[in-house]
Amino acid sequence: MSAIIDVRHVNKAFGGLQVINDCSIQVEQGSITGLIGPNGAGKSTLFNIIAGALPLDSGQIVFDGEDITNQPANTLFHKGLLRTFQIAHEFSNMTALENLMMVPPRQAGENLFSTWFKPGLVRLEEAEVRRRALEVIDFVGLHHVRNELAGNLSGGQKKLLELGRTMMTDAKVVLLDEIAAGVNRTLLGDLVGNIERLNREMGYTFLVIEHDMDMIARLCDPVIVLAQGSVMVQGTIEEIQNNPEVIEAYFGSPAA
Ligand SMILES: Nc1ncnc2c1ncn2[C@@H]1O[C@H](COP(=O)(O)OP(=O)(O)OP(=O)(O)O)[C@@H](O)[C@H]1O
Repeated sequence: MSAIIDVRHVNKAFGGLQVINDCSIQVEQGSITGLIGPNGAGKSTLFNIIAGALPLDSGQIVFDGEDITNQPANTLFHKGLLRTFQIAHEFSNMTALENLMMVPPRQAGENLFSTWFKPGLVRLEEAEVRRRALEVIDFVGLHHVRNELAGNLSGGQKKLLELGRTMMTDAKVVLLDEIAAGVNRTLLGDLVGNIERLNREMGYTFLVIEHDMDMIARLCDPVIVLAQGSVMVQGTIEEIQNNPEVIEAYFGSPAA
């Protein structure tokens, strides 16, 4: 396996606070890599930097062999690197199915061109987008609520819809930020199953920030522990759970 995301010696400070500190991580192609760490360790900040939502101070981010340092989220989206976002307020008055159909295709420019010059082709593409959206909504188990307004879905169903939105684009890497938060156990099982299937059957790579350790244990290998903005340790979940340094970082006292 080779690294599809290579974070090299990244630094980021907010005012006087060094939040990311000479941090280097590799996400192997085809892996579901977990990113955990105590509150304030810098996980979300690192995600925002990788996803193009926050500039770094120094260091480099390489995606699929290309230097993407400080490229905006929109550019990264077209390259196949994206993160799940909460359904935006303005989309909550659209149905679940329409939310999927709204996800822009990765080749937006071409479609704009064809809108002007090839109306027949556009109709064909719309039908194709709808067919794909119906496939995706089946896949994430939301067929029965496809015509409900997104704003009326449960918290867990919204998470499934967010995952579905990433599937409309043929992503290479998806960054999942605390997707288990507020999701009941049954839906969480669906979510985990879907992430595994996307990984196994469609070749998605995932980088997952998660506080839910059950979810990390079920999904992730390897697991990277971040503390004070740099990597404390990386390994399998068993290695992590038995590591005295990790136990101290989480609970404040060394293992007995
Ligand atoms: N925009 C910002 N301006 C100033 N400080 C910030 C900003 N964003 C984050 N921080 C600080 O950076 C540190 C790391 O925050 P971050 O959210 O990345 O941690 P985290 O590991 O994701 O934490 P949690 O698990 O609690 O979500 C915190 O001390 C936080 O207060």
